[in-house]
Amino acid sequence: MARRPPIEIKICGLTDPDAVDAAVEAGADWLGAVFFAPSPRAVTAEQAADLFDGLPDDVGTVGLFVDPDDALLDQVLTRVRLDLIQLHGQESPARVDAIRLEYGRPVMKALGVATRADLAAAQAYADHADRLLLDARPPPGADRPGGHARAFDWSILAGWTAPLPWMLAGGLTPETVAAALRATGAPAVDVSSGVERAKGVKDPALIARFCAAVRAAEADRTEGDRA
Ligand SMILES: O=C(O)c1ccccc1N[C@@H]1O[C@H](COP(=O)(O)O)[C@@H](O)[C@H]1O
Repeated sequence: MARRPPIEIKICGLTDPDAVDAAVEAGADWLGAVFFAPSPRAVTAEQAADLFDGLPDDVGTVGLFVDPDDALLDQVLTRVRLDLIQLHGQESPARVDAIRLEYGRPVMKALGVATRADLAAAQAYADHADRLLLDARPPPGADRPGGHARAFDWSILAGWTAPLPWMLAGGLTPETVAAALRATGAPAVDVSSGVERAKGVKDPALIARFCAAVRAAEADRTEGDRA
């Protein structure tokens, strides 16, 4: 088997410089900021610009939006270095196309999944988005579509062929991420709640543990591929 690329790690919902430093130090590939006011992790464009200022070039930055209008995208994208736009709402394939065209950034479309039937939605974005993110569906009545520390049943991904590069999200923690990677073969993982000491408050030690757990799982995967 050809050697698989390193597993990409995204730490999302960053709000403070210590957590940003911890994520960079621990080898995260992507750092995410949430531009959705109801989130306990929401930041302003100015706060995100400060957080992401001076990051190494090989660390990518992600802006998470939920059904954003152009005014919000304009406001953020003119101020903040963003390498990837994450759309976590009900954005249609046509809206994804429009955002890609208008802002010239790759787009990662998040899909809420609970059953295998939900994976069919991925195909609809195959020619429109650059990446997909699979997340658990939010609990009924939730005020936001993600960031609830909820995992979905990873076994629904058995035999699934992703139409685009994708990330696994939803309730991952330093304790569960290795099992999630074994169960899904995900090429990338995204975490928010699982590296927090309180809702919206990142914990540098948990960020370090999460990244170390991914790298250990990656080493096991490489060993398994060789055997
Ligand atoms: O983090 C939020 O508050 C949030 C708000 C709106 C949409 C998505 C949000 N978070 C994203 O949800 C997934 C899973 O998060 P968790 O690890 O289960 O907390 C991840 O992409 C978050 O960035």
